[in-house]
Amino acid sequence: MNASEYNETPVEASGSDIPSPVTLFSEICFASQALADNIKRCKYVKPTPIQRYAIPVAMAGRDLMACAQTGSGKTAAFCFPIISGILMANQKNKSFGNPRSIACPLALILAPTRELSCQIHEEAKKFSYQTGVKIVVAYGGAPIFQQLRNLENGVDILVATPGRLVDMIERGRVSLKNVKYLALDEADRMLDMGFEPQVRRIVQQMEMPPPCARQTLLFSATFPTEIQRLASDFLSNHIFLAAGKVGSSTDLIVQRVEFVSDMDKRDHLTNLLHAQKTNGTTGKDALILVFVETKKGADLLERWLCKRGFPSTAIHGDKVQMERERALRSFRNGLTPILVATDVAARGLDISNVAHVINFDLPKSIDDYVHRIGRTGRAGKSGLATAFFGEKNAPLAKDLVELMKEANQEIPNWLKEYAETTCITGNGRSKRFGGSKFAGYDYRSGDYVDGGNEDFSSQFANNTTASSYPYSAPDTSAFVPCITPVGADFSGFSNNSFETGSNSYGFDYRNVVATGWN
Ligand SMILES: Nc1ncnc2c1ncn2[C@@H]1O[C@H](COP(=O)(O)OP(=O)(O)OP(=O)(O)O)[C@@H](O)[C@H]1O
Repeated sequence: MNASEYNETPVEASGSDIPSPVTLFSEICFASQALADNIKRCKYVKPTPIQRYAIPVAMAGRDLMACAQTGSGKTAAFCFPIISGILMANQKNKSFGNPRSIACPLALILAPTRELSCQIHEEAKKFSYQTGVKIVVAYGGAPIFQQLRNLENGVDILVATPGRLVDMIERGRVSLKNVKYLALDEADRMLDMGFEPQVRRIVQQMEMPPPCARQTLLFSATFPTEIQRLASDFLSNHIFLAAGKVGSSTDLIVQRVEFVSDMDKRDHLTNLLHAQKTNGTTGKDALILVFVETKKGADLLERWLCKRGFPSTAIHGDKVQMERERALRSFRNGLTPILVATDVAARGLDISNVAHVINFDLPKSIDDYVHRIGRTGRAGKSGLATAFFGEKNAPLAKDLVELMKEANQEIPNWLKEYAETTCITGNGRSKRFGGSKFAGYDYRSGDYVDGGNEDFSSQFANNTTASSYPYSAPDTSAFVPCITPVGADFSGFSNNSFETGSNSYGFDYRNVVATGWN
């Protein structure tokens, strides 16, 4: 991780009695030296801003709602305190060894997709290496029997997707009665219309101890106000943290928006890919993730690309789990350096060397856009995101312009015009997040009108405390050296001016590489 990229990120904390942040991992009293050694083994030298604040808060036993940009280390921010807490209480679970026994995990981590659950499981295993803490993953689409067998060997931390967990509870194979730690990764997704009923059932109707008898940790890069309100049902006197602006994208990602009609999208995509290919910059070091709207669209585009000599694979919800895993594996190892995906790959996935995210079809919501482009520009590295914008994306224009402004991106004039002339205002980003001048927004600070010029700290004046790192406006030119070492040239970007109605930026896509990253 390029830690210096994150040092200036402002962190706002609100709530009562906020524990002090740390600057080094060595300041944190982890329950076991093994955990501290594992952090070193993972080459985590310094905590990221969200980790500096969130780890002390969670270690103090407080409930937490935390919002931090994609790729900023949220997984470790909830895993370290959970592992440490389990070790501290020395509450190793006694239920294993008996094949018919009910597994009673001490911690439950819920995530929205199978792939993300597996990734969290892998990370948590690294963090708990040689600590004795047992971690099991349970997700749908794979045979349940193997997962049940894994539970029989004992479980301290269960990482699960909601559907499979409910199935296991209903079969009488898992009980939540001993849960002391509940973490929801991608918490806003877990509480939106798709997942909320299932999550509510798990948390409120399936023996889970009530909020005051467990610790609840909610994390995401986006946190709409209405979802924050819903989430408060699960929390008790929580602390709210926002590293950077709630729902913002990192300025490590260079964002490009091109006007492309539906008819021209495929040709435009192949032009981009040809440009990268002629420079020899596709492959393991320059993975390209292409987002489309539909599962059928993903299959069709994958086939079309393969026929044109671009080794591609696709991932979406209609593929069986084995196919999904195979697709991800072949993308990760560069065998097929282009992955065509639906939103199933939009959240949480941490694949190094994704150099370029292309929104072939833009999503309807700006939050989905934030998560999608967040598959690049992770852990302090730079990345590129290109979006194909057409007439039908007009409702997104206002939110897109606002987001790009926040991330100090160059915005084409034609897009600004769309934003000004389109009546439909997308998700109403300004209202949801309190305007672009605010660093964070805890819904408990009350409703207010769009007040983009107000001082952020006044939002917390009554019953909350605010603390922050000094914020200096990010310098977008700073990213160039970190992505350029092997022949990459982004210089065309900053010198380029956009013309109204133009669909061409003269941007040199031949040089998009992920080399220079660790
Ligand atoms: N303190 C640290 N030092 C170095 N690397 C770190 C540190 N914390 C996390 N990382 C690495 O940063 C990458 C991104 O972390 P993680 O996947 O937790 O991000 P995230 O904030 O959860 O992103 P998303 O919002 O997309 O889910 C991972 O590869 C992780 O190993």
